[in-house]
Amino acid sequence: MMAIIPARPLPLVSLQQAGKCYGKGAGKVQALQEVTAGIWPGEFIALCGPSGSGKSTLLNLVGGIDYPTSGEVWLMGRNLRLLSDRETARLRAQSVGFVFQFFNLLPVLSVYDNIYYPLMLNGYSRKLADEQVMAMIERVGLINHYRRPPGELSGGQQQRVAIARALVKRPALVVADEPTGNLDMRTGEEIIELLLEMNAQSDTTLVISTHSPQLRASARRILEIEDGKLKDD
Ligand SMILES: Nc1ncnc2c1ncn2[C@@H]1O[C@H](COP(=O)(O)OP(=O)(O)OP(=O)(O)O)[C@@H](O)[C@H]1O
Repeated sequence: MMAIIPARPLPLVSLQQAGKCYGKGAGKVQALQEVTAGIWPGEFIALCGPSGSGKSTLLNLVGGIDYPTSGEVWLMGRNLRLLSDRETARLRAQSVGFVFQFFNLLPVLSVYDNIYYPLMLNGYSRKLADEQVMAMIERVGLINHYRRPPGELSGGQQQRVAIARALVKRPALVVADEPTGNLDMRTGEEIIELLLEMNAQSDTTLVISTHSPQLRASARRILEIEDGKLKDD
């Protein structure tokens, strides 16, 4: 009798000898060298390494914000090299949420509208999106603040808005670049708790670059990077 081997799910992201070089001639920087790795549904990955080792560069490739200068990146089963900028932007809008160290919120919009924004880009009317936006606001603990502009909130609260914005469209993948880097230790710990909770409660895969020992300790998988090379997985 033939054994039935359960199919392994496809990776959300597959990097195949992906490299990234900035600049030309004497100013050339090889920020990433032949990185091969897969990121699978449901994972919580900490990307660790010293300053300048290539963490942000790698995250930008993983999230489809940037392209490799050598090798291939496949996002949601699509080879980014074969997609137009517009197609990549659409794929990103549907499938990837981003969280940044300095929050990158839109200061002229309210907390509510910052969180609604990615749904708007995906064609949702305010009416259709309202329940989803309000549920997210509640989950990140900002129910008393959603009418305010983000500039009036503390750093930790602003990062909660950014996490809600990244997760509201229920993306397959969330990429976070040092999400606790601009927060004090206690607030950073709360944000890590929130990210862990979000990962546990949904199928969202999280890839987080960090210098935080707590985040490193909480991750189920650690990618170590040094001088643009993946050292350990
Ligand atoms: N846009 C750019 N143009 C030129 N060089 C760049 C650019 N972005 C990054 N680099 C260089 O690429 C290398 C890797 O940078 P990267 O920002 O990916 O490191 P990192 O590990 O995220 O650092 P940090 O922990 O300090 O944020 C560094 O040498 C950096 O100077």
